[in-house]
Amino acid sequence: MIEIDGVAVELGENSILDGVTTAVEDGQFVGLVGPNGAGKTTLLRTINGVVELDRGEVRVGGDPVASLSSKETSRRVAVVPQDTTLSFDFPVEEVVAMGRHPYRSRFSGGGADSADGPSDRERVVAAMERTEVTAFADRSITAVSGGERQRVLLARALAQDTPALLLDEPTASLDINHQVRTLELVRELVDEDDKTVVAAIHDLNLAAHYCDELRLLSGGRIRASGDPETVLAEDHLEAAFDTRAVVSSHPVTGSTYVTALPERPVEREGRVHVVGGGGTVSRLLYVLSAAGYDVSVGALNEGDSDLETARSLGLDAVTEEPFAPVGDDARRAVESRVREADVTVLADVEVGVGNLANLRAARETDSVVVVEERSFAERNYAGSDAAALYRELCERGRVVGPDELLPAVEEAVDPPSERAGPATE
Ligand SMILES: Nc1ncnc2c1ncn2[C@@H]1O[C@H](COP(=O)(O)OP(=O)(O)OP(=O)(O)O)[C@@H](O)[C@H]1O
Repeated sequence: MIEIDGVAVELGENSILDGVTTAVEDGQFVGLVGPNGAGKTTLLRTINGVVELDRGEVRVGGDPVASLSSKETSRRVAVVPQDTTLSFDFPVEEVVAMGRHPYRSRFSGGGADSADGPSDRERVVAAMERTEVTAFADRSITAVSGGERQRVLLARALAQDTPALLLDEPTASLDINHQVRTLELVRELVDEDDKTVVAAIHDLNLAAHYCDELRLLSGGRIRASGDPETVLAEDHLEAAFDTRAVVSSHPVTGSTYVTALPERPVEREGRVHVVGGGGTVSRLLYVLSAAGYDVSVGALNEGDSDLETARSLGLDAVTEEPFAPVGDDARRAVESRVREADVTVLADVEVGVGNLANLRAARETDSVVVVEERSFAERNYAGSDAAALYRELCERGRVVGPDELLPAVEEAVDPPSERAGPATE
């Protein structure tokens, strides 16, 4: 258990943490989120005792950190720092082996090998394997990439074999594959090895997906605390980050999903028609209408959850009977919406006969943005007319990820070539 009790830290003239009280239960993965300079790193540094407190107390395993020797602290808490630059020229394996330092005796000078547990070397090898750094174990730490170095330092922290891990931006320099693998590994350490983890994480969506709980910091205080859904509420985000965001659940993973909106709160000019259904477009509808576009959607069957969303947002929805294929009336209504729209957005739909009429209607325009959350390869394409149409629309339009929707729509509505600019004559 990590307990932070009324902690205040001042550095120079500045108040960095101002009365922070929170606790992390054993076996929990808690994410610290918040804007730059909020105090996340400083809070992590109070837990391993490297920052002096002006007020309050931090306890790890029941004991005040201030009362523990640095060796005792290092047996309870391992740290993966944010700045992973190392200037010394040691082989990767030796850097990982430094994690065993807290167990070395002053007299033996060697490791802490004992008859009843894995040897130091076995722990180092296992830590390197888990973090996938074995392939460059013999290389100098100065000759690996930033992302690889980050994994080496995670291996060093694992070799330290502590009940608690503090991670400062553990995925900051990692590619998308290693971001996910690293956070999956952290999750595994929590679920299977019963580790307690506190991690500063900038990416709110990764934090929401992997953490049990979050603490939202800003201005040196905790503004919200609890499960991701509670903490990542729009009003909390606006207060902490000073930006508007829409919060929904990710259509594939179901995790809380935050989309930051561009700063300009102006009403956007432009009509957007959205094709989707079955829960694929709720977030898109929300994002587009919050951005100020005039949004229509359909055709959607009565009872479709996307229709509920459209109605709650007051959007123009073309509807069809429950479970019925899109009939002629609805198809014509969709066609006219598509023709009137500046851009048609095609969500990550299942490509089946149910959507055939909607896809046909979407052909009425040249301005199509296709939002893909899954790649083609992940889709179950039958050789149907609908699949062929979907492909055609992808080829004709612009295919974007969910976070690129707004810029793509903005560009389609107001292409740079048509924007008023200085006279060129
Ligand atoms: N030694 C120092 N002296 C004075 N101010 C400092 C010192 N170290 C950090 N700060 C300030 O303390 C504040 C909090 O820093 P901290 O690194 O804890 O924030 P953070 O939330 O981790 O930020 P980021 O997300 O940018 O990593 C910042 O405004 C920073 O400039």
